[in-house]
Amino acid sequence: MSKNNTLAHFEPVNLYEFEALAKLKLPKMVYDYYCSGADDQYTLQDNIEAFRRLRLIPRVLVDISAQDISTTILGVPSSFPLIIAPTAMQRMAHHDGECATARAAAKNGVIMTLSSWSTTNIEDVAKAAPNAPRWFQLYVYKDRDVTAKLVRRAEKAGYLAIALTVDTPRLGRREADIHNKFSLPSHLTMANFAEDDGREKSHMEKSSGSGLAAYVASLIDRSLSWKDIAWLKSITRLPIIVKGVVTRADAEIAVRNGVAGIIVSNHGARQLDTSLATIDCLEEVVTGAQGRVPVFVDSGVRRGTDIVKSLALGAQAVQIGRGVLWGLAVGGEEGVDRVLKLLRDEFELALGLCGCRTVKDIRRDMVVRLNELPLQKKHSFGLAQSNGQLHGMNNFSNHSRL
Ligand SMILES: Cc1cc2nc3c(=O)[nH]c(=O)nc-3n(C[C@H](O)[C@H](O)[C@H](O)COP(=O)(O)O)c2cc1C
Ligand SMILES: CCCCC(=O)C(=O)O
Repeated sequence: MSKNNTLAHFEPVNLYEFEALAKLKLPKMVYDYYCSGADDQYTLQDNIEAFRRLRLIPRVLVDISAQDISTTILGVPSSFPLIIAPTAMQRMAHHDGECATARAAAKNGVIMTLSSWSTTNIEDVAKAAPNAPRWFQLYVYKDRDVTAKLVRRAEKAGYLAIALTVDTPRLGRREADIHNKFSLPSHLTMANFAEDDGREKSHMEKSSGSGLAAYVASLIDRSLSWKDIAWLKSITRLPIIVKGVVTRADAEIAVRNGVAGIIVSNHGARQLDTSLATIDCLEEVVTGAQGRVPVFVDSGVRRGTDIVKSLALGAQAVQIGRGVLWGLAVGGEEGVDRVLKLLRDEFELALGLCGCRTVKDIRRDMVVRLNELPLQKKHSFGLAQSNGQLHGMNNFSNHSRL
């Protein structure tokens, strides 16, 4: 670890400590943009608290001397069930920005998703870590030619899937960005858009409020609807994953429209405040997906135990957004590497302590919601006393000592 690196002086041991260090390093406007949720930030808080309301139920005396935490995501091996979520404008966190993230992802054997609004372009990120698996996140511009060009470039540069973000027809109201008059620092650009796409796409003009809100309002296509999945499929052979589904009904429509995967996401609570925490929506979406496509989840994942809980509720992998930004801000590629290793170690430990050797051993009955504990609500959830034992759904009777 390099000497003049913050990491050399204080070694963060969890994502919260990475955030605290990042806050010290970043300009206020940038930290505020990265950390904020929409409006009163109820969902921001709930994304974390909902994971805490879920408790784990371990089994013991299982031989975990040879753990294997690897998995496969849409046919691609992953060292553990985590994908890097797309986050915009990473060079505000560190001058190496998206390239540092790509290299750390490659080193750790996980998929990185590049944002449409990266500050390094599609091709340069691909070159930073050739042969590493990457997805491309798509925002659909009113100008469909510009959108199609982005998709073609991602395909040509070897990205493996398109993550179509569906929760952002308009930008959520992030009040700190309004106060700070957030805009992209002038030495950076939205690097996927050259001047010939129109200067307004590659630059974010200063505005009287959030420059990002103004950018989205003028350029992003609010008319985007389910019929556009067919349009997208007509212009690319890449699998399409919808990012931002939170209901069973939408999951069913997504499957009918031939998507290859669904990401349960509330955009890190940056869009619709007071919407449910995503971990509380996950099972509904899994039901809607009918086992026909993989379901992923993000928003609020901060711990290895959160990954175990997500898999127990039916996700194939989680995504993390802010955690990577904090690592990037603290130590560039090395910081992201450290964040990924931390989460991997936490996940492996939690999995082993739950009595699981592999991700396939994770079961639904390993998690319970605090308000569904049988001893607190004896008469709910089909629980009944019999032979002095509690019998409930989810095989909870196996855990009557609780
Ligand atoms: C600063 C920031 C920028 C983001 N930019 C994008 C983006 O460009 N495209 C997108 O689909 N989602 C974007 N997201 C949402 C993330 O992909 C992801 O859904 C969210 O960060 C997950 O929550 P977490 O930060 O609690 O892990 C962004 C999130 C943050 C915090
Ligand atoms: C349209 C949103 C742009 C980046 C983003 O997704 C975010 O700031 O949350």
